[in-house]
Amino acid sequence: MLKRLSGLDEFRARLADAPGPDLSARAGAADRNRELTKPPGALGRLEDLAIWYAGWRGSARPDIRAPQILVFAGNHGVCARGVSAFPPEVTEQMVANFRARGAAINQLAALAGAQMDIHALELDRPTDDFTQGPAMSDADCLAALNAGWEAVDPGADLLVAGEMGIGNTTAAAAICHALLGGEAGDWTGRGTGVDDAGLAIKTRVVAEGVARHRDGLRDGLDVLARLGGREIAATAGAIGAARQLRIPVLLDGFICCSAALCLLRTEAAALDHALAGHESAETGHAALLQALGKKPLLALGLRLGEGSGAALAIQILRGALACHSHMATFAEAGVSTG
Ligand SMILES: Cc1cc2ncn([C@H]3O[C@H](COP(=O)(O)O)[C@@H](O)[C@H]3O)c2cc1C
Ligand SMILES: O=C(O)c1cccnc1
Repeated sequence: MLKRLSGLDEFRARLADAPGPDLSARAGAADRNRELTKPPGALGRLEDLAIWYAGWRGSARPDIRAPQILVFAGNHGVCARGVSAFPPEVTEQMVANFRARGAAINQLAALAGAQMDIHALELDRPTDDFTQGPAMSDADCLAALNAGWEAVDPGADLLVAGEMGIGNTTAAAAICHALLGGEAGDWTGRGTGVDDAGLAIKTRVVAEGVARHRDGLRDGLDVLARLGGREIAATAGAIGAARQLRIPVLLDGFICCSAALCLLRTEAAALDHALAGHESAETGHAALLQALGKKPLLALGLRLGEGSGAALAIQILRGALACHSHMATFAEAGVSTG
């Protein structure tokens, strides 16, 4: 486990001095890729994925044996404004469902053979309504970041960070609007399924929140504290910790990517160890992925969160590595080169 962060500035420093990939492992993987029994480039993007993963793991011929899925849960004061189709109690009820293995992510985690850890973050103490003041104090934001930072298993070889938090598509939309501009409506979607009236309220709430905090936002971490939520901050902490440990990350949907955006807008290279697992159907996710510079591995119309799209994408990455690390070379198989 990584040592607890002492403050948001220490987190900023750790993002700034984070390790890069192992360039010799990456070059070794690129060499191996050229020798495998297939026409050059015939495995398309799978080839790039394998070389990318090899660099981060420091091995020219790696496998994924120990994926970890983290699910962070938090509650949101902004729910009082009527921004979700479901009541806030559902956050805690779904945590119980995760623990009883009844949720979608449990099934996908089991299929991936992934370790799944659930972290409920002070559910009885929702964040404050960000239209009235900061969602979190710096101290609360740091505590949530640390929950994510300490949750990453140093023995994991791939990380997926999922979330559960009724109201969190509103927080994520506010983060995007604050950091990427445009209109509030560009980033505000139906989440769990608000109707047209609910969507209008939600869009107004996002606009109000961003207008209230526009001054005094230095970087992505300020936005995270003022407009985010505990599970979003924990996701940011986990992505940052994975980087320290050279554990590659598959990003999930709109909420997870809003946490990632806060990191990117704090340190430009902060997401080099992360890929986009999928493109969610939630409004704004496609544009958010563009802003992150990430092309999704899957686009299946999911709009669930929990880490579900990224959990599915584990198998794509595994497919890339199965071919890369276990195919025969032309020399081994006695196949003539072109
Ligand atoms: C039963 C249920 C299971 C979920 N699993 C993920 N979410 C997703 O929906 C929530 C965000 O949508 P909004 O901002 O509209 O509240 C988050 O908890 C997210 O993880 C769920 C939502 C529900 C209702
Ligand atoms: O894309 C997501 O993460 C998402 C979308 C809708 C509801 N909850 C999560």
